[in-house]
Amino acid sequence: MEGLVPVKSAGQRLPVRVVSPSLYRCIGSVSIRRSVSGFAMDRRIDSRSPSLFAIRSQQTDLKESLASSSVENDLRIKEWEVEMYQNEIAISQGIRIRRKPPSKAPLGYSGPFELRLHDEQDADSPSNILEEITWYKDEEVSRMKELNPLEALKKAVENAPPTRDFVGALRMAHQRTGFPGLIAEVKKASPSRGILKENFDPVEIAQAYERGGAACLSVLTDQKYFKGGFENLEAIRSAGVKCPLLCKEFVVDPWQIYYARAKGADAVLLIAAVLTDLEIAYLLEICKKLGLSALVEVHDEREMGRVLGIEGIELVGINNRSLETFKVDISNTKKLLEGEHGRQIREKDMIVVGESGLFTPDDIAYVQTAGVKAVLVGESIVKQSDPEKGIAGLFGKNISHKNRLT
Ligand SMILES: O=P(O)(O)OC[C@@H](O)[C@@H](O)c1c[nH]c2ccccc12
Repeated sequence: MEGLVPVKSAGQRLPVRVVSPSLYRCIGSVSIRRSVSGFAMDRRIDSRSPSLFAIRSQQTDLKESLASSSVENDLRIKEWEVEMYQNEIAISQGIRIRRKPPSKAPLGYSGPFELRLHDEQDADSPSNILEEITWYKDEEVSRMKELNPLEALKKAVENAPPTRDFVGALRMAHQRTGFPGLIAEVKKASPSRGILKENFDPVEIAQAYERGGAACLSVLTDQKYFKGGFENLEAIRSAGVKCPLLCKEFVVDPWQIYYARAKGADAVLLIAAVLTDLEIAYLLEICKKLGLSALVEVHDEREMGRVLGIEGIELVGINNRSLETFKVDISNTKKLLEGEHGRQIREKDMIVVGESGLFTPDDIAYVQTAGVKAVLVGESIVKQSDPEKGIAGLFGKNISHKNRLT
């Protein structure tokens, strides 16, 4: 596959070899100073000490600053071009979510992207909630990185206890109960449904889910839109909950995977509506290296087709809710599992997770017949005053470990 090579560390020379369908071909090299679509690891600030400058003559200063401003501008142009090429690749894969608010071409830029720019109306406001969250994440991650540099996280990850087998737990629960394995979501609120539970105690809910027979738990860590937090993930893990934990985040940067692992996650979510094929492949490699499972989420046939073309995916989630329009339709799971896609999934023995909008035993039976071996459920069980009983209500049967199911 040809495309943009994800950057492993800031300050390095980044080989750029991009072939986009609109015939732009660029082979060159760019020195990356700041995050490019989140895939450069950190931001570096010029480390020259101001006192060094003070002892230089004014004349030298002036010359230098003129030279460096043109170098800076060249750099900005290169960075901008890289962003544009990345956008081109995303568009060619049918990705509508723009990863950052589009920036204007830097001063002095003349090149193939200029015409396109003039078309853009309202370019700097997000076109839907997923795009808004994605733009916000980019800023949030930059701030969080400054507080928790990757090098420190890597050390924390080295000393972390081993991850639990997320996929194995789902397969076992499916065998044990005859129902799809349950990923029960610890979810306080969402942009589409507002507050789901007022007196929200994440540890209590997690423990009730485990008693009720959940195979795995999903913990929302986004604060701004879902009122979640990494502290919930940590608290649930340290309370001794045994179910493997999915960190439910909007991942736009490899740093977030290290962070999730350091906070006790066993799996992370990767959303195909936001990430290019190459980014998914790269993030999967990182997950593998850290012993994490990845749940790769799709919402339409195009995304399903893309994901089936990427090596090494074990878990695919079909979201019945569009993150762009909030529309929920559980027949989406059935639609995406029909025909050639369904055949490939069975052939590869992938686990499909039916996600969102599941409320009744009939809903569970419907997605199970469609071919899922796992389900991801939040609202219908978190809202119950007793989430343990909520699980029995959802399946129409007590699926807890204590209960003999056969
Ligand atoms: O509360 P519900 O309708 O049962 O949905 C749970 C889960 O599928 C949903 O929260 C979800 C699925 N994919 C996401 C991606 C981001 C945030 C949230 C989600």
